[in-house]
Amino acid sequence: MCIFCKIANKEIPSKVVFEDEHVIAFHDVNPQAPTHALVIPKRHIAGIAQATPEDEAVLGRLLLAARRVAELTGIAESGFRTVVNSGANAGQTVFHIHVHVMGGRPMAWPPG
Ligand SMILES: CCNC(=O)OC[C@H]1O[C@@H](n2cnc3c(=O)[nH]c(N)nc32)[C@H](O)[C@@H]1O
Repeated sequence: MCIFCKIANKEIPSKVVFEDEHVIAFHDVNPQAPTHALVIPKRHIAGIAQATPEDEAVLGRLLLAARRVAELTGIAESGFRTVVNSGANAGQTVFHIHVHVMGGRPMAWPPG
């Protein structure tokens, strides 16, 4: 089973920020900003490149959960970066779709 599926069903521990029936958000184990959390659907979707019209609702839930994570972690006002990496060139290393929610410092643009 994929590592994020294990986190979603609490088989391995994580620092949960927010959870509901469909999504779970938890702090990244290797934070790249003062706040760095991940929002994932509980149902396994490998990435945007594998998403289908049936995933439409949960994809929307991910971004609304990102807003909630930003508010809960205190970065909504100052600003936050939401990133979804798709495939090898993007640096995706866990093939269970996840939205990075990062903030607490100014973010550079363009991303590297
Ligand atoms: C370029 C990033 N591309 C990507 O695919 O991000 C995957 C993200 O998931 C993070 N991560 C991996 N394993 C775990 C884990 O067991 N627990 C937690 N809490 N985070 C994890 C990793 O640090 C990375 O930021």
